[in-house]
Amino acid sequence: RLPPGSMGFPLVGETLQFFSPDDDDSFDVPRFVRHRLARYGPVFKTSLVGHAVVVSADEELNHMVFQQEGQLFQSWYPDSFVEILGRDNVGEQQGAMFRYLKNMVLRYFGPESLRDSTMLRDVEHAVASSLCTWSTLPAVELKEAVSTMVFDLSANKLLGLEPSRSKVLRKSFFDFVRGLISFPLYLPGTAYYSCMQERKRSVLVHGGPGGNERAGRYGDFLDCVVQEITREKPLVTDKMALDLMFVLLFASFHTTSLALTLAVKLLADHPHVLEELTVEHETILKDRKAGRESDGITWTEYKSMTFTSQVINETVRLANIAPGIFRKTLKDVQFKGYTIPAGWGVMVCPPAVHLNPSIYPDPLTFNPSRFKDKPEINRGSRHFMAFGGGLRFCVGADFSKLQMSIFLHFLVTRYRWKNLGGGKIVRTPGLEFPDGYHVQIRHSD
Ligand code: HEM
Repeated sequence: RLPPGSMGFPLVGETLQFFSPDDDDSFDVPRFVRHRLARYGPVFKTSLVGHAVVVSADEELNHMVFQQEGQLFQSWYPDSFVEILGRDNVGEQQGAMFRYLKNMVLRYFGPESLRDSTMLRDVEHAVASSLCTWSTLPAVELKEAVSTMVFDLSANKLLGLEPSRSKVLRKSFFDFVRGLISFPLYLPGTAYYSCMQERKRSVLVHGGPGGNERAGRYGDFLDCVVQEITREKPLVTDKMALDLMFVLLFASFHTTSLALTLAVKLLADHPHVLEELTVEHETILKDRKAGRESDGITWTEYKSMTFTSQVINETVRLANIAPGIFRKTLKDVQFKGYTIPAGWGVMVCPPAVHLNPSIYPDPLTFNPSRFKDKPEINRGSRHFMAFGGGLRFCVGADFSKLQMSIFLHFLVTRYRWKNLGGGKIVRTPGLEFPDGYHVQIRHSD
């Protein structure tokens, strides 16, 4: 007995309805899912991009999907997506190889590394200089500006590129996000690949013979990658390494910049939240020992930003940047009297959880305090999956939160801003700002 639902037209299934934009400027569950949940209940079948898919808004099924990774379910994204991200990207890796790559990333972007490396300082520098530049301009389109800032920082941390050199790469990534469909056109000889080759070559040339000698030269993630692929018996192939770098660059800038732009807009729309946030950051500055101002934010100060963390959680709950998390079944899965056949896709639907009024009362309201005293959700839970869940929980969550917190710190303590237009959101079903978000930023003194 299959779950209820319609498979739509032959071949295209319900793909067109799934991607048709919801332009009602609301955070609500995408219309496609909302209507079917009302009609069929929390688990229904459909057909997307040529695949039979079961959509889940069911807490227990979601939990099972995250917990049974590699047993009953495995990561699966539609072919078109995989072609773009690379057949050997981390999302396509399973079992031991997946864990190996994940740990490689966490050694660089995980919380210990963020605390012990120069990351805090580098993020601070990027944020302070961007805001300073923007405050001299008559107007800033915030989504584009924040994307540029986050991209340049990521390109620096991943590939050691200076902003002046990441421009070409940035352009092709921005184009990529603008039209996922047209992106394959950029693949042969993309700026990214030539850039990677050039960077790899230069590391090899400067590092001289002997893999380990090269490590640590630039202090970027590519150092770790080069160290891996030049081992005597490398586990990681060149292709895996390229695909990993590509995915990291993509996953790091698009997500964080959307969340940050939305956070700024939500703060502008909710002055009492902005005030509480400002008090938290002003207090940090006040409590700082005299003479320490020039040293910048410390890790302890960062960890004391509890309301900021609630603002970020509430922003990503409403943003639902990942409108669907995809898996496929490895065997027939029995669930509440239904069978999900082996090989079918399963889409966990975070918006249906994050906007469920029995979990989050008054779910469309921006209310960061609802996350007060809930630090456990920082690693994801049944009710909070903005960064995924289980084995594949986002490896960049800590890096992303660090960037957002430091940005908000500088924004609220040094600047004020006013809305000049835009800020409307649309879901396709990913979050977009079709008219941008135009603001004027000025130094607050
Ligand atoms: C607001 C910011 C972010 C959001 C909302 C977000 C969301 C997510 C989600 C929902 C997943 C789970 C995907 C799945 O289970 O299939 C995920 C995985 C992942 N994220 Fe993020 N992410 C963010 C920032 C970042 C950053 C900054 C990086 C890179 C440094 C990153 C890199 C990755 C990678 C590599 C995966 C793993 C894919 C896998 O395990 O197959 N993310 N992210």
